[in-house]
Amino acid sequence: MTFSDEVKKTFITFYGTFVDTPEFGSLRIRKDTAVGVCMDVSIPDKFGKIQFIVEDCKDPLKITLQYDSSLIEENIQIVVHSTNYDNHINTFFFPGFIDTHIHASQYPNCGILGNDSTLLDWLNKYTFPTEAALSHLPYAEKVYDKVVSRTLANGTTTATYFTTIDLEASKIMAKTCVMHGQRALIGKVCMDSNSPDYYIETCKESVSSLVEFVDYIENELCEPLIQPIVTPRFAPSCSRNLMEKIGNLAKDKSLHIQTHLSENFNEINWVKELFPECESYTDVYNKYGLLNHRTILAHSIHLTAEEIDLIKLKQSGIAHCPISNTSLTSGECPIKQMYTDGIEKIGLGTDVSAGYSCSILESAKAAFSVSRHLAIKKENQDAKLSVNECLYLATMGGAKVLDMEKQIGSFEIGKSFDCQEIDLRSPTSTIDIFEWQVPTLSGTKPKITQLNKLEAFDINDVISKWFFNADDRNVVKVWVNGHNVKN
Ligand SMILES: Nc1nc2[nH]cnc2c(=O)[nH]1
Ligand SMILES: [Zn+2]
Repeated sequence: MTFSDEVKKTFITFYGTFVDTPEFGSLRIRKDTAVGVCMDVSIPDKFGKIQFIVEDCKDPLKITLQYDSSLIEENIQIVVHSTNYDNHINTFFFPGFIDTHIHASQYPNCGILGNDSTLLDWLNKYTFPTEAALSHLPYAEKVYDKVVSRTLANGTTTATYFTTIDLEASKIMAKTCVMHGQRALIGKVCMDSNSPDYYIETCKESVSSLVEFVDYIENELCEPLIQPIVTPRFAPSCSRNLMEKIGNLAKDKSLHIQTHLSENFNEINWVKELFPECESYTDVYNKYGLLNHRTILAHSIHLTAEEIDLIKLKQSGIAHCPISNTSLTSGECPIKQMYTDGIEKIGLGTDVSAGYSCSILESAKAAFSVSRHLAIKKENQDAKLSVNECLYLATMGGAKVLDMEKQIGSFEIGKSFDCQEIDLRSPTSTIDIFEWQVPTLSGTKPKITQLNKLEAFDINDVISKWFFNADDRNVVKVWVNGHNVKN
């Protein structure tokens, strides 16, 4: 374990400014707030979870002792923002990001795409060879260690990973997430059709290695932060038999399912040819038992109205991967329209390595940009996503997609403390923000009032500056389930 000595305390109270997005489009700011987290291993139901939230608090220790009179001071840790500049809001706690779609095994290709690549040729040329190479376990160890530490450094506290078809390498990925303390859903990839000879399984092999992987995570690893997820790569690489069998396994064991849907027009046409008995691409997953409220559908760009209705009916979630969709010229997913159509389970995915960045903040900026391009193209301002909506997708939206909205995604009593501390003026920060641009903790306006422009600055502007100008250098600390996993 690499956790700091904070875990020796049985209670931690975090104190400062808390920012989150509990509803689509809202931004909640709670200043001078104490958030108490139980870290007593003898109370597993409460461990790592938020026990109280007290706003306008002057003395976090006093509040903690009042909350539980059996606590003694030595067992309590008070964590205040690492830095506090002249009482200005430069530092705040924000919920950890949730990456609803990332291929850990493709991390070596991050930033390598090929100029002319589109989905199907990119898979054959770049992706399958890279994934196949990870059956060499020393490679797998290196790649998985790097991708988990890099996503954590970017504030991702929960990630939904694809690995490869290799069972042993997939186990390494699960162990790596435990070692780093990241919350993760990990999917050993299943594929028995239309794949290269060097990277394919039989249906029987695919099912048996999946069963073994699930058993390994549930009965050997036994880490509550790690869950297996059933992962048929996409309809073209799965036989009907395989989809039915692993769909049944997911149902019997109440497991999540992840796959790709409607990403690229050639792919969609191929699915039509391969599954003529199905009404649509989405209907393939429905017919073969893979579509339910725990299913995560990556991309879902070119859906028909009937497919949208089916996804709504089945309450499946969508992983929007805007960097990938732009890079592979797959298309512009109409997220705002989907919301209007009643799909509320939408989160963000980096889709490394079709996406070139493992940062969810970068994906959120790309979601913002893609929505603006749609607004231009459709001459419809309603297509635009706001900063707050993009931040929601990066946190609460992702939690809903994973069917984990009662556990993560915002700061609420009973939720796990999954959090990143943001510092706009961290030593390596590249954000230029001037002292008169930052409101004080007490809410006092900047002193120079003769310039109307400066009057306008408030905490929303600070958050906006963070959104557009920040990167991992502004993520100074990260916690998962109350554990400090990045210092
Ligand atoms: N973006 C993306 N789409 C896929 N469709 C099937 N496999 C993949 C993959 O690895 N990445
Ligand atoms: Zn993908």
